Amino acid sequence: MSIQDNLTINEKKVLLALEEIGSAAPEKLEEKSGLQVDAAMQAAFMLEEKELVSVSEKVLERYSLTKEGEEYTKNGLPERQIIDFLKKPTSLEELRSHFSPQMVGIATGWLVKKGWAKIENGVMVPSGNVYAGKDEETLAAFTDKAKTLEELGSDQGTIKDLLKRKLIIKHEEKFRTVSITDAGNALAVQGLVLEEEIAQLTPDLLKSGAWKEKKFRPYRLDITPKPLYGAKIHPYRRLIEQMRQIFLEMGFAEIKGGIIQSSFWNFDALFQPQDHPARDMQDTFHLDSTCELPTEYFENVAAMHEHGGEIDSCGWGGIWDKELSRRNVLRTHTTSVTVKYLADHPISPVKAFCIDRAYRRETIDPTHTPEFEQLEGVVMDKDMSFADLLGLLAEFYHRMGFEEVRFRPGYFPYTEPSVEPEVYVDGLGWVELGGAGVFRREVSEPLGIKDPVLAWGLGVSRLAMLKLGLKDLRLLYQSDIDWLRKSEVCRT
Ligand SMILES: N[C@@H](Cc1ccccc1)C(=O)O
Repeated sequence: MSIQDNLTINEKKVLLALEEIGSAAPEKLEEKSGLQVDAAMQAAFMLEEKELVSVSEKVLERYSLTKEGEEYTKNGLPERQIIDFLKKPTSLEELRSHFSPQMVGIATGWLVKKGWAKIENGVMVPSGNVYAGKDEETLAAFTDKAKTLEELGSDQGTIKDLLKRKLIIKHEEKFRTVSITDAGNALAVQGLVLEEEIAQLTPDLLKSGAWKEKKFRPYRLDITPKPLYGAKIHPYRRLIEQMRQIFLEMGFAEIKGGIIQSSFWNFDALFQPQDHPARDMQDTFHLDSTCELPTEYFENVAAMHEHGGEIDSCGWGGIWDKELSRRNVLRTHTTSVTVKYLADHPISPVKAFCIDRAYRRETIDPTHTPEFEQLEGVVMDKDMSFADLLGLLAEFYHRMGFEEVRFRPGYFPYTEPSVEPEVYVDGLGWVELGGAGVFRREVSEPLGIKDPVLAWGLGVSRLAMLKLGLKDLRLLYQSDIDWLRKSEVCRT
């Protein structure tokens, strides 16, 4: 295909106009090409891509007076008005009563800076050395029209001061010049055929048969079009939705709870001893606020911690501190939500899950963020067993696409037995994905729960990392536009 074939009729018109005059401003191009200025410039940019013309841009800076600037141009700058008045040393107080305190305030700094006067013990003393400043000359050079620095006969420093004093404002105007290149010229002198071309076939053209007489703009198959990125759901959201869907399909109810929890629900109700390291400042975001303890449970919980309550347990010993339990924290796990839900719904059966954010004082690195999501769940029913728990979790991971699942013994103060589920990922091996277990009697008894409770808290972001093939967890939270654009739209 020749270069000529590849030009639209507008591009040809612009090229022919420029062949004559070499280069032109947009208005001139409009006049010479017979096109509207927008169409002419659009064609010019397309010609620029083909290197047949070049478009240069110059920014012209002009200045005009502000209201305040106009006033001072007429009456003199505050420092000029005051120095003209100042025949002898005069107290600032007197000056303030003669002029406004505000004006004396503005003028003083400049009088001193310009060396026109000194302040001594609250008295302004004229130096006798007063000159017409460049700023005053510049202000005097203004008329109604905005002017350039050259037109004002000014300099950068003075303009900067006047801008800072808000006496003038800057206007920027862009000027474009379109110039024909050698290649453009060479093409134009060969002569260009101005023939109307059709870029789109319309039903009318088809029906009337007029298409037979028309010339069609050929397609360019050698140019890669710019990629188009459609809108889509954030990949992390999509995975969270998938996990939610799996639990809903398995007959679970979704529950929600507060981000702020009392230490009571976050730790004590879960039989975490009050000196447990997880409760340290380094691990938990403690808040200044406190809350009231639930009267129906806290005494039972206290007794359980101190001596094992009414069951065959010896508790943690020591004195359980009520005040410590009242302190609010940002929930360190969503187990605080499920345990409270169970306390409110102690009658079997219960199948509930919560997929939400938890907070821990972590140093941010590729595998840790202080905010992260957990997938928490509980099943309470008669005769529920540890085997049911393992089966249920394996089923969840299978549905998420992990074929191999195994459970390693784990430890949590609130479950016995406890496990850590792991999935097998090619290239990574076994990856740990959270914790699970059967609630201890020390947890269920004080809350009035009689039946066994299976519980788990799974790492959602870790799972998302595996599913999305990420090495850095932070990508999930950063909204990196490049990554978002390239991430797949559908399930992986
Ligand atoms: N809360 C635990 C997970 C867990 C939940 C429920 C039972 C056992 C373990 C964690 O955040 O790691």
